[in-house]
Amino acid sequence: MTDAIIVSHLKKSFDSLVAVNDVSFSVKQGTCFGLLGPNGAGKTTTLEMIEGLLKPDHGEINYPHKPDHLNTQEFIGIQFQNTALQDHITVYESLSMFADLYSNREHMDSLITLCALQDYLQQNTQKLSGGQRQRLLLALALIHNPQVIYLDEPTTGLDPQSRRNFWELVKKIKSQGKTLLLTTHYMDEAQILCDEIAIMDRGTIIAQGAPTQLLKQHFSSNLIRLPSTFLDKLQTSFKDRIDQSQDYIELASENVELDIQALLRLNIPLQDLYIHKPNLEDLFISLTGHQLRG
Ligand SMILES: Nc1ncnc2c1ncn2[C@@H]1O[C@H](COP(=O)(O)OP(=O)(O)OP(=O)(O)O)[C@@H](O)[C@H]1O
Repeated sequence: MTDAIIVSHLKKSFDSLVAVNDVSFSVKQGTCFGLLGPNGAGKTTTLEMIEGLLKPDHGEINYPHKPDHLNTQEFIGIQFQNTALQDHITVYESLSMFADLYSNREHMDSLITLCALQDYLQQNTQKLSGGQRQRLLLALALIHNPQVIYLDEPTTGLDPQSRRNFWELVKKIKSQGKTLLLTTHYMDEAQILCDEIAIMDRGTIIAQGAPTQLLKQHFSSNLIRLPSTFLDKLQTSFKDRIDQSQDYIELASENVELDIQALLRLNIPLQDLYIHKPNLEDLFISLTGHQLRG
């Protein structure tokens, strides 16, 4: 697989605030890459520089497969975090208007089906639900058949079912061989959709790779979660394996059976105990010492 997007040494400051500090990564063709991080990490600033909407102080973006006859804006499609849709027009009129901008109505029918908009074509765009609106915005981003698509926090504010529907849509677009780059602060979204991720915190990338590979690299054990009221009891036997950066305790466990027996010997009740495999959220906390959402 060859690179579809190459981002090199991006930097951006706003007065004294360094929002993005030397960010580099590349995205393989036909894959989905996720930029993850908490609010203010620098995801949107990075994305806006890549999209050509914000001038970097330093660094560059290259598209090795962009044909010479296309300019960058014709080669990429962008779904913004907040797009203002024109008042008093229908979904169909909105799609037609965007298609006419590119003198290209060729993809409208297939996009309507892909984005499941067929039942809402005559609906006023202001009356769409959150999920329907996001699907319309994605269809508008795809109207000129771009090969690289940028999605800025596409499922923020959606209900769980709409988020899942949107994920299915993203998977279908990827299966067409297109390259996607999305920002999100939902770790489950990244784990499900992304072939590779970069976790950002305070303007820099603190970890990068395939989600499963990153988890393997950083965790060799399961985690046993317990209420923090048991901290004193756990200190003696498990001192080196407990983490209390939350309002609960996480115990790293290589052998869950043995650890449960030890907890029972300490008279710790099991009903409040939760055993789980570490996920990207745990990785973020272990890398930064703070939670993803404040
Ligand atoms: N135009 C601007 N002027 C001044 N500061 C800005 C500007 N845009 C972003 N920032 C600051 O830069 C930092 C990074 O912001 P950015 O929006 O890139 O973060 P983010 O990771 O996308 O966060 P969110 O998840 O909330 O969108 C923040 O501290 C933000 O306040």
